[in-house]
Amino acid sequence: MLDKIEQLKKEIEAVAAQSAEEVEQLRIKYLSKKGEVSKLFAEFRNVPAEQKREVGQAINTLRDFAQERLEVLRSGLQEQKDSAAGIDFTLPGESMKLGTRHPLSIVRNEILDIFKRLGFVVTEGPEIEDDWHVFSALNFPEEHPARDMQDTFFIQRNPDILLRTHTSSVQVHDMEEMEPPIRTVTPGRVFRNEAISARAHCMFHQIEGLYIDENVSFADLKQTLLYFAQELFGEETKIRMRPSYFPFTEPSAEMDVSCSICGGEGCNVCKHTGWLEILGCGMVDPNVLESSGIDSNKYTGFAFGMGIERIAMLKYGINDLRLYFENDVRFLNQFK
Ligand SMILES: Cc1ccc(OCc2nc(C(=O)N[C@H]3CCS(=O)(=O)C3)cs2)cc1
Repeated sequence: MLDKIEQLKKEIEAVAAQSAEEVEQLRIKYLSKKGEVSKLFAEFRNVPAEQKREVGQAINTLRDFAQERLEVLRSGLQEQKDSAAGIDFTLPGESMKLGTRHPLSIVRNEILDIFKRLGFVVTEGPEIEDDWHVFSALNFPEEHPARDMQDTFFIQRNPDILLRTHTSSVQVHDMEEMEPPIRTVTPGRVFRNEAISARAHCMFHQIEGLYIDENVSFADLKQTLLYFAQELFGEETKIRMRPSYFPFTEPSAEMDVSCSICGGEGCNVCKHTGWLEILGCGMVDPNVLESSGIDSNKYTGFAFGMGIERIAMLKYGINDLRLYFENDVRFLNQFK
């Protein structure tokens, strides 16, 4: 019987097939219920006991060999079919196209990480707000021009519901809900109805920060912002504060950093001043603290605000705001 098994193995080794039908014929001949292998199993009962182990293993091996051989014939036919269809399997695979994070997201995350390292908590809030959180609680007088339709998108009037013009509104919620010490940084979209301005873009991105505690001083503000500027633009970066005015801070200042392009020598980016304005800041006006129920005799605080588009422009030399929202992959792909 072992000779018959060996002979069948040689026969199967030599079989070929030019079509799926021929493979099926071979399967029926060797592996079906009436096939050659089944016949061997039928004869197996006549094999002498002392040979049963060897013969049984030989039949199982022959069956596995026949199955593998038929599988090789099938896949060979598939490859012929594919190559006939022009598929070349030797080509390298399609590389996975990886996306890239938007430059505004990269800069936002970098700025938030710096303040998180200082113990600030990230807070967010609604883009549709009431005029209390956007204006009144922030010490804007009733007749302030920012409240006009020229600067603000109103959804309804009386009561005024509007699109927030800064993320300070979220920090008013934070002051209403949190007990000092308060250390929050708040990223988000803000909306300005500035059809008349050269910017002519109605939405941009901001990050604002707020620190309220006992004995917070302007020196704390300067030190915090110096650390932030050097972390973001490099350790050689210098800062300077210029007096300014905002309804919600007193004193107020605008902060410049030494130009990271020319190191302060003067170039066309910094308009040959050596300085670049990056944010506004100041000590929180006591009226603002009191409006949100914080005792201004016990607590003081500082705050700052910056536009992310501007910071990203300084970091990456992006000189056209439209690039941020046109989603041109030739632009976005550069931020791998
Ligand atoms: C409760 C509270 C109190 C005070 C606050 O002051 C946030 C501040 N923002 C600025 C500022 O100059 N912001 C602008 C920079 C460029 S921008 O994106 O157009 C907005 C100065 S102080 C915030 C919250």
